Amino acid sequence: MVNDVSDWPNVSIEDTEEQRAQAKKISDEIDDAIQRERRAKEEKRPPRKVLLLGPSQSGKSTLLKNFHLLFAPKSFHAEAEAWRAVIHLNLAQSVNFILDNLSTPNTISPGNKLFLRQDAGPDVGQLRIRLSPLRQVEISLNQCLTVEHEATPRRPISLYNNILRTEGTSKSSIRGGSAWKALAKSQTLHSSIKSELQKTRSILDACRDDIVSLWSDPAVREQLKKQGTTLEDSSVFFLDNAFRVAARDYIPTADDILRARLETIGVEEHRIVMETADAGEEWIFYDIEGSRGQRVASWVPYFDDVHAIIFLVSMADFDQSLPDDPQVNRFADSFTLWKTVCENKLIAQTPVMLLLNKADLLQEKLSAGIFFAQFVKEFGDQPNDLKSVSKYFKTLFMAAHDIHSPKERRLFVQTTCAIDTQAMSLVLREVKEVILVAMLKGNMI
Ligand SMILES: Nc1nc2c(ncn2[C@@H]2O[C@H](COP(=O)(O)OP(=O)(O)OP(=O)(O)O)[C@@H](O)[C@H]2O)c(=O)[nH]1
Ligand SMILES: [Mg+2]
Repeated sequence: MVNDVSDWPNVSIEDTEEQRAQAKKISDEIDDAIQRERRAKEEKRPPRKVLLLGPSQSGKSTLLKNFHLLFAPKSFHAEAEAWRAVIHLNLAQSVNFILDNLSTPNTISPGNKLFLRQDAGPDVGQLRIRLSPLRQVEISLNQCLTVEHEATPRRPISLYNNILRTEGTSKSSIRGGSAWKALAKSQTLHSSIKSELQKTRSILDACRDDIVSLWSDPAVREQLKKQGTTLEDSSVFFLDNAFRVAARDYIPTADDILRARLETIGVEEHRIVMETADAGEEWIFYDIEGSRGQRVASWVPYFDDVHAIIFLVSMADFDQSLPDDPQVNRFADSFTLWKTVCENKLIAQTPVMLLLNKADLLQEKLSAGIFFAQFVKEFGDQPNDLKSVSKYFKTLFMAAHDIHSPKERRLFVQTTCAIDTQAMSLVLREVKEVILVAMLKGNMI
């Protein structure tokens, strides 16, 4: 038995209290850390997931670009280098396409005039020779944008079916996760690709006066018109801006990027980390190919997992048929597709937003004297103006939604022009709010 305090272990009462205080401090710190971690976990909400649906060329990828520009401008502009390559490809292909369409069989030998002309405009035969390096530009850019760094064969890009509205031969394609994405993150670029891109820029710069001469030649326009060759809107835009776009020091503007056309192939997943509002939050967009054979079956796997669906329709396609089925009118096709989406049980509870897009092109067509009722008989004798036609779209699509949806669901509808960044910023802020409110109501966040 120990009676003498001197035999006790060398621990004073003060020391024990100090130790206790120390232990409590450590314990409190641990508790705080656990709390902080828990709060951080709660604050780090899961990403918002949005599915973009609609027929081909309705503007799905353009809407996504707008969202990117508005909420993550730094990372949007960081992709400018890759977009420059796409825009240059657009331009080179448009020029090559025009030259191909101006030529008549057996007139390919150098110096041959493409057609006889009475005025003193530029010699198209000479232009054709001077612009021949653009063939190589097209091939090189095609490779840079589609060939993965591993040796997987890729479908080549051809924007021809986008350039020529009346024909549909091959597809323009950039695949999700392909070289296009690597190009968008230019710091990962192989030096050979960098030098190839430099070369194409030099060639375009050397050709720019000739591109302008070709495109501004009234006889060339007349010839294309006579043949019924109609250029796509985005091709016309880049040809109109060729002097600026082909310049050596060209940097794409946001407007240029919105106009650049790349057909989506399959499903592309885009992750956008917000910079301007709700900084740090992540939004995931599934941008889905809208061409026919790739539809609902490939969309269904995403239905389960998304917080909202944005469906886009082009209001300006009413006078066109599908490239792969000339019997089917594009307006009718969009409507059928819309009904299929509405009636799907898997998304009965998912908020759906309908954007009636390309209001500007619709306006242009109606002003040019194209009658909506000629293609959509049910429109009857209503005024052939933007207000009446867009109201018709809205009423028809809303009614179909209400009839075909398995459960009652609120529908957000808006007419849009996806190349108008200012107007789109208002629409997208609203779209974002609608999605967040719907998620809150459904306890999805
Ligand atoms: N004038 C005009 N052009 C638009 C509008 N919206 C999109 N575009 C253009 O239309 C073309 C097609 O748009 P995309 O966004 O690529 O269409 P998409 O729905 O993604 O098409 P897929 O990828 O084939 O399914 C692009 O050149 C866009 O710049 C619009 O409101 N007005
Ligand atoms: Mg697309």
